[in-house]
Amino acid sequence: MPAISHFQHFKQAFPLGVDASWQAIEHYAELDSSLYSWLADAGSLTERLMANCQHFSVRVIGQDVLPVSDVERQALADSKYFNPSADTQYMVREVLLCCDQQPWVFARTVIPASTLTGEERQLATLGEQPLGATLFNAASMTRQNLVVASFSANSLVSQVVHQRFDEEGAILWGRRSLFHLSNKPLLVHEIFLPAAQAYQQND
Ligand SMILES: C=C(O[C@@H]1C=C(C(=O)O)C=C[C@H]1O)C(=O)O
Repeated sequence: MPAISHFQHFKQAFPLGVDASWQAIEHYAELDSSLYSWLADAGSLTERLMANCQHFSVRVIGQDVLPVSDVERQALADSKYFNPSADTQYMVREVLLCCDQQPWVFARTVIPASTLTGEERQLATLGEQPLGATLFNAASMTRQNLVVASFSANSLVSQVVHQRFDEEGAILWGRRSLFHLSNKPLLVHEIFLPAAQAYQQND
């Protein structure tokens, strides 16, 4: 796990965005088994984080109606229920998932305006409640298209939690999934930050 030299404070950079070259998880079968198990886990990341620390919290970096990248629009267009030409407004939520006050995950969720209707309007007012609690308690929830990417640690983390790394070339790993609630899509990115248990190699 990359050593962290200076932990200062959360820097409210919003929106940070996530620019990556995503690959199917099978492409990374050679990764350390601990890291792979976190990246491939089909369950709620919130629940797994809660099980691995004393105090779990969500720190909202920002939330707003914003333009999204072509890559994100294309990922949402993989949903058979979504029409990118009809839906041009997206709510973007970026948070840090913290374990015992340490940021373990940077998460960015992109929700088309057409998803924020009916029951799903509650997704716009989550605040510091974890999105996972809503997703994994919904009978209509489905998840597909899990893909994985690596990130240069310094470029991402220094913008999010103002940390530096002693190790040159330290990289972080993240995943992206396409969820549906009541057949309405939302795109969730989760990037494991240096403190995450995902980097604790199995003995
Ligand atoms: C999708 C989940 O929700 C988590 C919580 C999020 C939030 O509160 O914004 C975002 C991504 C997830 O890591 C989950 O728990 O698996």
